Amino acid sequence: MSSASPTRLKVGILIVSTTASAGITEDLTTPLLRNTFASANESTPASQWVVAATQIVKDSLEDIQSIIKRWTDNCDVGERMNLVVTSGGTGFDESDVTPEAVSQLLHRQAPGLVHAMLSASFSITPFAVMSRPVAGIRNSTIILTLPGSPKGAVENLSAVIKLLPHACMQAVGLQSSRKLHSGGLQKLSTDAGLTPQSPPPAPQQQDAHHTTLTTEGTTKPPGYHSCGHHHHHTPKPHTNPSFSQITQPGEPVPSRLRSSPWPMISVEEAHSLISTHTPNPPETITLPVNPFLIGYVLVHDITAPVSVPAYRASIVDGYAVVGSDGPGVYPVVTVSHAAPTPGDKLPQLRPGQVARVTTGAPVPHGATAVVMVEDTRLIRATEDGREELEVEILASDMGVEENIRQVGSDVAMGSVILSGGTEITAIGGEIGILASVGISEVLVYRKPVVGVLSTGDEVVASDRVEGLRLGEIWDSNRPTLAAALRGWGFGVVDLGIVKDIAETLTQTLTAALPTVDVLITTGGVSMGERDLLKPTIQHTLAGTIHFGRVAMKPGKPTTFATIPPTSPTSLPKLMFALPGNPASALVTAHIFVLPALRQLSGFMGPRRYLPKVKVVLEEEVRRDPRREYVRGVVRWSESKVGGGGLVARTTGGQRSSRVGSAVGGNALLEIHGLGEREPEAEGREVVKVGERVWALMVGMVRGVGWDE
Ligand SMILES: Nc1nc2c(c(=O)[nH]1)N[C@H]1C(S)=C(S)[C@@H](COP(=O)(O)OP(=O)(O)OC[C@H]3O[C@@H](n4cnc5c(N)ncnc54)[C@H](O)[C@@H]3O)O[C@H]1N2
Ligand code: MOO
Ligand SMILES: [Mg+2]
Repeated sequence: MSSASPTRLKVGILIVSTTASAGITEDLTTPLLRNTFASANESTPASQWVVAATQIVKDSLEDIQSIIKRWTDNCDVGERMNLVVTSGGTGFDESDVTPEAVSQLLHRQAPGLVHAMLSASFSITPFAVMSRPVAGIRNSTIILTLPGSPKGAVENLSAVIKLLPHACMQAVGLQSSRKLHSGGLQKLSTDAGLTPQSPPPAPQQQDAHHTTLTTEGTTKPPGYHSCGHHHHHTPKPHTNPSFSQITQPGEPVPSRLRSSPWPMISVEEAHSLISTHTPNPPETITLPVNPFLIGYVLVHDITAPVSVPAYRASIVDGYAVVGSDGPGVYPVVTVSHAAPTPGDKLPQLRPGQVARVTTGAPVPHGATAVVMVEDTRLIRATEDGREELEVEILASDMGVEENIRQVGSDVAMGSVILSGGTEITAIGGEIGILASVGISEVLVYRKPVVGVLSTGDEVVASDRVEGLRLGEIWDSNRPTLAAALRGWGFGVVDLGIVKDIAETLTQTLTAALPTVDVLITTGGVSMGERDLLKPTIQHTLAGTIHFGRVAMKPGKPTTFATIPPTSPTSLPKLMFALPGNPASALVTAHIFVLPALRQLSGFMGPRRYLPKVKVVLEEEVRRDPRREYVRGVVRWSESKVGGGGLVARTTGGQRSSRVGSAVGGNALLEIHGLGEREPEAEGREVVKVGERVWALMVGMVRGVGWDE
């Protein structure tokens, strides 16, 4: 990279002072701040501050905001400031409104800068607590509020000025934090916002159409800005110049982004964005009670329309008796089978008589107990030997209603047998109870239909007759995901494979979206010049990307977006653009897609997620900086490690290209990353044998003897 020309960083200085703006007092702060920037330039030759604009305004929220917007929202990225510092209006006086004015404009907060400024000035004067600084980023500009006193302003700025060049570069997407921490400034000659030696051509800037950055819960790349054109409600392809300039297909590769513009969020934040942007179950349908009902969720409580049993039924095969008769020989006067009773009339039993009954048969009127056949003896039969005439009851002390199921004792008529929100499982219990009360159809939430699309010029369907050429690979993601979806009980639309050509991708996605509720793609979401998914979602499909990077391994570039509805009556479509690496695609499908699909199907709360259990590691695992979902095998162990309980080992090599890491696994072992600041992970590079970790179960636990 060339080191000939330094990076120029443009600064706007905004003095907030009603008296200075009216010319009543002199502004002494601007010259001091200029000096501070000038002396900083001496120690950082690679980056040079240029005070490009100065202004004095009165303590007015509107005035402050209008200047800052002018300096941060310019459509021409080259015209924007990299840094805006304000001075004044940060105190406790009623007229002090600078923090409020600035806060409202920030797209992202930078509390670290605030902390640094406050602690620096607090070490000089306790009055530092009387300042209310704020700091953050609007579009790609960093904004700091300095105190009004010239001395305080300089002290505050000096506390952070060394870090600001890096921060400014990151804010325009030109320097990763990794590079920053490993030290060393990067010199850039072409850029997306740093003043320009020769800015790259920015096609489509003229007619660029932007959404404002007010959508809550939406993370936008730092390069995003609003230019005052407001987004109309009809979705229309829009471009985001500072981003598209670099990532639009056809753009010269040298002007590519060299650090991802997508904030790296945590798995938990990703889950929360997914749940926020996933609509509630869109529709309900009435379905028959049969095995195809498995996996559906009931909309309402179901009450029993009848009692089970509907009549007093015998629990055993034997003889219905009048309990007060006691042991002795009795005539067998009638028979009751578990069968429809002719004329729907129960026989009547009198004292001194018994009736032969079978298990489940209606018990005659007058009987108060049933004696098991084992507790009787035959005394006399008919001459042909085909019928009993008399039996001896041997049992004494028959309890009242012994061996008789009372009406409604299994299911009471009118009681709730299944509550709304219950999943019909493959265990059979739910189907069974519905059937037991004669319910043959129920209202459930419709399940989403999911489309699966592989992307990539190299990707070839495995049924192609012709073998692979150099650079080609068989498509494993599409069959893998289709299998997982089928296993979870969702209908899959196979959308095939699409090449890394922007127009083809757009056409395929546009045609596919109306046919599905959720669209899953794999590949094309990282930093490669043919990684087209993110720009296509944003620019062409007018979608909103809610996140584009997650601090996890595998699955870092996982992308989640919603595509606006095409008609007023339809819902937004969910789109998961999963990474192309096979293990990444499969793991992120389990971690992110499954909960969304379950939410759409009516599952609530934690039941949307994979079940989580604690297991004892049988194998040492090395910690990554990112949270890792290690494919593993969880099984019951009698005594080996941990003294009996669930233990886990890995499936072997965990590289995200290795599709085999999912073979034979039944769990994702959640290993906290070194960067997560979890107390148990902090500074501990290895998770040792015998330590307990969470396992997210994706399959059945291996039972005793399975592995022997
Ligand atoms: N400069 C950087 N490069 C990469 C980064 C990064 O942060 N900076 N992230 C890496 C990570 S992590 C992942 S994961 C991958 C994600 O890549 P993409 O989602 O862009 O996917 P592709 O580039 O299209 O493919 C990646 C890999 O997967 C293979 N692949 C793609 N589709 C399929 C399929 N249907 N079946 C089987 N295998 C597939 C493809 O051939 C590639 O080998 O990016 C890293 N790069
Ligand atoms: O996130 Mo990637 O999936 O580590 O390989
Ligand atoms: Mg890629």
